[in-house]
Amino acid sequence: MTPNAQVRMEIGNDDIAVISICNPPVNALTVSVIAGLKEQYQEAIKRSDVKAIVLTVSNYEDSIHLKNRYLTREEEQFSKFEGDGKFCGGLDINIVQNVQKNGDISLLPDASVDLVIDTIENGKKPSVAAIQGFALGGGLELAMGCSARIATSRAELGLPELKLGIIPGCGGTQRLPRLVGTSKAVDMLMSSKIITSEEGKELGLINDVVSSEDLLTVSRLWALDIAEGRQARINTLQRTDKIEPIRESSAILETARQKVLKTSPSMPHYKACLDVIEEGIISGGYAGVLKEEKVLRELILSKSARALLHVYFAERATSKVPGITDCQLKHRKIEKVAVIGGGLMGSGIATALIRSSVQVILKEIDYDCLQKSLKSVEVNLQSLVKGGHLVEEKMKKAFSLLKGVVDYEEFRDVDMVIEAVNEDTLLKQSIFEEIEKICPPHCILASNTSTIDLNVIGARTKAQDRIVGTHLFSPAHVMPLLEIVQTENTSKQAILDVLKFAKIIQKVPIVVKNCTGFAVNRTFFPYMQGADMLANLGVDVFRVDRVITEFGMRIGPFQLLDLSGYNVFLAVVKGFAVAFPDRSFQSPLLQLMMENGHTGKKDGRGYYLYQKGKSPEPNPSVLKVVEECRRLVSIIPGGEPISVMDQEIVEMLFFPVVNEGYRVIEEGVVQRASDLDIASVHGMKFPSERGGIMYWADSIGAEYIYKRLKSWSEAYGNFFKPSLFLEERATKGIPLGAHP
Ligand SMILES: C[C@H](O)CC(=O)SCCNC(=O)CCNC(=O)[C@H](O)C(C)(C)COP(=O)(O)OP(=O)(O)OC[C@H]1O[C@@H](n2cnc3c(N)ncnc32)[C@H](O)[C@@H]1OP(=O)(O)O
Repeated sequence: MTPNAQVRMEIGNDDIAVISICNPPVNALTVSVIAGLKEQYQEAIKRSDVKAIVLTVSNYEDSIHLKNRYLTREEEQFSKFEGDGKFCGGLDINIVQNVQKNGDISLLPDASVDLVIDTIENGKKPSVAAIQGFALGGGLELAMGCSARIATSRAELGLPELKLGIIPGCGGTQRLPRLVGTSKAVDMLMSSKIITSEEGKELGLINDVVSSEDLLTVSRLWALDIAEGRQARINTLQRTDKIEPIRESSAILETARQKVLKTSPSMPHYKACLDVIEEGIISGGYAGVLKEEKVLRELILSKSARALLHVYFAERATSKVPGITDCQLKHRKIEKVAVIGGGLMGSGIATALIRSSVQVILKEIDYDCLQKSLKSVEVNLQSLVKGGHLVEEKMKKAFSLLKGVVDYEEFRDVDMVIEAVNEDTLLKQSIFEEIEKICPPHCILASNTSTIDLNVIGARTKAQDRIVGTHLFSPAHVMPLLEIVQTENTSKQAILDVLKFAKIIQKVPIVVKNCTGFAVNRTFFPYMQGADMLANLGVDVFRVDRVITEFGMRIGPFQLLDLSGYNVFLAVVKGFAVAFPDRSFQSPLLQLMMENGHTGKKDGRGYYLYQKGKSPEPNPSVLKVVEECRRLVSIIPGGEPISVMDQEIVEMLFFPVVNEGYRVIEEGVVQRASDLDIASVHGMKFPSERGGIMYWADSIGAEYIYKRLKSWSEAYGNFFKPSLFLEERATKGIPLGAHP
């Protein structure tokens, strides 16, 4: 496409040039779009019949992408009134990937000074951005270069660059503080928060919020008013009125710096972004822009930016499943869902669904249990509001979509059932037998089991093709991962429907094959067993947790045990010992913990002591229990606690995970190594700046991992024994991420 085909200009009788970007699906700023914008702007500035410019997008409602999109009822409503145009999703992320692949920073186009400052902001004619859909990253930066911004009421705005390991590169670090103040800008940038245009108007980012029908008219009038002097032409980069005084701004930035140094020590771009903002506050907007550009160019090639970009692309790949999404099937809508069981998981699932505008029937066994479950959902919603993830008004609307029941009558017209009762095989079998009779024939029958074979759960039904695993992670309304489990009988249609459904409920899906523990628990179970092994080899449990959190995990394995409950873990140990007897490690540690009155967070005493309002403290009496366990298990070679460096602790916990991960790939449980990266980042909170478990393993290399596992297996047993697949890769020098 020539630049002009992607960026068009129309001049109206009002002497306003409307320049529109047309680069579906998200109007990303490619090199040719940037060139096209510059070309059309120069033309508009040159022409005598143009007084001002409106920057917008073409409305391509008929684009194939949008036609194929699965819209929620709310979105359909929205698209009817608002049109489907999307202002701009930012710089084309493929450019960033290319820069990293080739190590060539010159591939990054200069849009900051050349286009945004010299052409849009300081150009001879004023421009107004007419925003619909979203303006993100470079898209919002273009808009902030305009003299004013008019947006439709449902438009979304944000600078999410930090999520990608970089900082904004078209003046975002300078103009956002000048429009909304340092404090709000820091908050938006550090959290990559997306805000609505209404919020944007309150903050000063948006000048006016209008309906979709009025967007162009109002923007044209606004542009004309500026051109004819009825409205001031504002150069945002030169503004200082919204920024807090230097001292106050510096204090805000210093507080944020201390926070990110604590929470994201291995992500240099957070601190770099704050430094760039400060440069602009001290030395002026233009100096800030120059520093921003320089810092961005350095950061793009950093280790964490490469890893975070890998996570971005790996996440996008999870919803493209060969054999499912490429075989011309059309997804069906899932609008009404029944959830069976309102315990911790069931209430979390119901919360996740209603907050995404899905109608939910929540079934419990009696009214007492039902009341408790409904209360849990309410509390979950309130916690989302408190955390700023949901607005109060939406909470009420979400709650109105929930109906509690104690029988199956309402199941007659549901599109999907998600069973979330205890991990009791017989109970699940009888539930599936019953729902098959009452639910409509298209209804998907899903189980949230994390361990039980789906074929066994559905053994008493004839609906094997509609049975699917929908394994969410606790708390289900917060954790972003959805493991979709496919048996050999599950239809492609059912998987496709659940994949689309995942998008609606804002979960990241990974499609996996049926096996013990599926992909996520199976791969990560050796991590917990490795911790048990280390404790029994004489390594201090609190040191293990400290080293693992320093590596970047939110909490260590022993604290995780306290949170998830010992009984859950013990049940999983049993299942694994049966399924993988060759490499399962078992010790009586948890049993001894419980016998000594340490039962985890729920009772306030586990490996840690829990008191309301206080951080968990290591529980010193645990040490005696661990000592007793070591005596009983007696696996320490020579009887003396082993001596390990911190790095070795990390390796002894994560290399067995990598080892199992490759078995999972080899057996076809997942299709790609990158699916396990996403599973680790979103399911286990593996540090995203390390790119996920398999990406991290590849950065270390198969040979080293193999050698370490081999030597530990010789010293401490089969738990560490490297798989044949790993051995082959190590011997042949094949990267771990390469397709088997
Ligand atoms: C210099 C600057 O400061 C630097 C930057 O601007 S960096 C870029 C910052 N922008 C972002 O991070 C936005 C990332 N994208 C998103 O959040 C979402 O895609 C979105 C909100 C824009 C659109 O969401 P939605 O309508 O649900 O569409 P979605 O399915 O996600 O995207 C459609 C397609 O557009 C692609 N796309 C989205 N944003 C893109 C971008 N900035 N560049 C290239 N492609 C992009 C997606 O990869 C997807 O392609 P695929 O179908 O082949 O996977």
